[in-house]
Amino acid sequence: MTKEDTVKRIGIIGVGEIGRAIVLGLRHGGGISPEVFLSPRGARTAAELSARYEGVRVCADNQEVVDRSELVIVAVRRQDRHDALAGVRVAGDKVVVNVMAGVGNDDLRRTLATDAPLVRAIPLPAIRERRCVTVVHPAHPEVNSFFERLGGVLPVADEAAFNVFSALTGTLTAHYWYLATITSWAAGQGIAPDDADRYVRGLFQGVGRSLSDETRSLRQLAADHETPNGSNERIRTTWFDPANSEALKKALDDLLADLT
Ligand SMILES: NC(=O)C1=CN([C@@H]2O[C@H](COP(=O)(O)OP(=O)(O)OC[C@H]3O[C@@H](n4cnc5c(N)ncnc54)[C@H](OP(=O)(O)O)[C@@H]3O)[C@@H](O)[C@H]2O)C=CC1
Repeated sequence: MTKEDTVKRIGIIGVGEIGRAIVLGLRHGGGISPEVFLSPRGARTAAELSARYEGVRVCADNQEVVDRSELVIVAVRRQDRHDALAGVRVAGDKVVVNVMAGVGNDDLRRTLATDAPLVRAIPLPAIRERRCVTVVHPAHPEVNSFFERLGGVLPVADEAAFNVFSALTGTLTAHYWYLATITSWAAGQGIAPDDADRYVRGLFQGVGRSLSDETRSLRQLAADHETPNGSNERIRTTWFDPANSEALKKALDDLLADLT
């Protein structure tokens, strides 16, 4: 990273879940951090962040956020983008980071009518602890180094590839739901719900830790946890059978088609 690639003033339009996570990530661990300019909405989170951190300010309107920043992150919901951005002028020397799922850069350029570089990005909530690898497109030196310091950056070649990663992020809550389902199954067998909950969390925290071992492929990790003809193999092959795998891939295909 060169000194020139380090932005000193960041703007965030839309201070909700992900906007907040980005600010926490920027301030995580102390050290030198850019100034942050927040949109007046969501007011409660913006007020909380500006009270908590030096150098984080709430602006009067979205135009002021853009005017004060070198790099502007658009983090409103897709359906709010026109309200948030119509009439906002973005000079060509700014960089705009678009984190809205399902909103392509062509769409955003029509709304903003600007020549400024537009970069799509998929930050995840773990960015608040700088533990998120953020997919971006197209690669841009300032945006790359911004996300690099927040846990890592993965630039991809085109929007088609970007959308595949975006579809992958749509599988997260199904994973939690899977855990909730097996927990309630155990409770249905007469186990105290708190005990079932505690046990399932412990079981899958171990899975989370083993994922950080990148020397073993995902299939290898599965094989290493499985005894031939044992219980894990049984559930994998009877429940996660080819029809179930196909149903999952079909759901992802459909999601990808909608994102494209
Ligand atoms: N949550 C996540 O993990 C991720 C979300 N994203 C994307 O980020 C975007 C935001 O998601 P998320 O943070 O979950 O949503 P939230 O609803 O938590 O936050 C959206 C924020 O946008 C604000 N907002 C609405 N209208 C305007 C406006 N006109 N001007 C400025 N701000 C406005 C809302 O303010 P108010 O409270 O006042 O209504 C709210 O604070 C989405 O497009 C989503 O696809 C991307 C990656 C991950």
